[in-house]
Amino acid sequence: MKITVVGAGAVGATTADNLVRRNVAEEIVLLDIKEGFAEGKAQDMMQTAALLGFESHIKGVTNDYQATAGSAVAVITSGIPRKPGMTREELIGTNAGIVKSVVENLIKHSPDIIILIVSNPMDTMTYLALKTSGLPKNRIIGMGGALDSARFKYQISDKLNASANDLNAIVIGGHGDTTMIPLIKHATWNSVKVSSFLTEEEEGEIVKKTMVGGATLTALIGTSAWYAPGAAAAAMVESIVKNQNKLFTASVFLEGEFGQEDINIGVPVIINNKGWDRIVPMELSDKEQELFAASADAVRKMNDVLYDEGILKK
Ligand SMILES: NC(=O)c1ccc[n+]([C@@H]2O[C@H](COP(=O)([O-])OP(=O)(O)OC[C@H]3O[C@@H](n4cnc5c(N)ncnc54)[C@H](O)[C@@H]3O)[C@@H](O)[C@H]2O)c1
Ligand SMILES: O=C(O)C[C@H](O)C(=O)O
Repeated sequence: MKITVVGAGAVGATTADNLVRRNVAEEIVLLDIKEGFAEGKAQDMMQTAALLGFESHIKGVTNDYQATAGSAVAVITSGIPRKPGMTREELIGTNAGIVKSVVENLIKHSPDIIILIVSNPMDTMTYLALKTSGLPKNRIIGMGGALDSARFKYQISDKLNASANDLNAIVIGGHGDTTMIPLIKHATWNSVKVSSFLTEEEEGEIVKKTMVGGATLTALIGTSAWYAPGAAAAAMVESIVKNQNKLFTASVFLEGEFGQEDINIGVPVIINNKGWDRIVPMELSDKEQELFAASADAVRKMNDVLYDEGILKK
């Protein structure tokens, strides 16, 4: 099986590294537009095979889509990241053109492909990929909620001095500083509600820190994060390739579910070899439903930019 990762920058290379180390597929193609960049990163990774003991093969190419032919899955990470003080939404002008052309090139060579979108603003880029490709909705998935949920677990584990692996906690809604919704009242520590160990104020702090998780790292590093994003993308690819039926929150196309339609936004889904197989319904409180509707409004406003700029036609 072949997997393609487009963009050999921080997130793309980390995704590929996680995939290759875990032998998720026999062949990984890493593609970048910058001459020699993906080739160099792939060679560097291949030189860890003798140290780490993996058998997968990774090949780097410069904008050669022929090399991606027959890919079962592609991860799109190409595009610019934000700088400190920016929002993800500000990246739309540059990244929309990149994502659109990458999607077109991928499906030309791999018509049966499942595409995982990472480039920001991710929900809008996922919507763009779906509308541009004409692929069935289940084969276009946005990665954001998996990362945000891992950050949410990190914040809870930090506060409770608990293992993140013992926690069950998800973030739904848009992948934005103000649009994501960490569902603190649903979070459990091995089935015990985390609320029973936290004050309302502590819960609020955890939620806030989770929502600005990406911005916090961007301020510290000077560009956006890549270790957890790469690990999240690789975990989702693994669930597709190995048909694991794992539950992730992911940005998928809604047609009435959670009260929304004609939008890609984060909800709990099962990921397997069909892509996202089905949405997992959840009972939300009135407040959570209000937050979800407001989040969808904000994501829809970004999607409207695609129409206003003529990138998508009604
Ligand atoms: N969804 C998420 O949770 C999440 C998490 C982290 C980063 N991101 C986003 O992922 C994107 C990549 O971040 P990064 O830190 O890896 O950036 P980066 O600058 O390190 O890497 C981006 C790479 O894309 C390449 N590229 C640009 N145009 C291309 C094209 N047309 N075809 C192929 N490659 C092309 C660049 O040459 C570069 O190597 C950003 O938009 C960032 O905001 C999203
Ligand atoms: O914060 C960013 O801009 C990158 C990414 O969306 C993240 O959450 O790490």
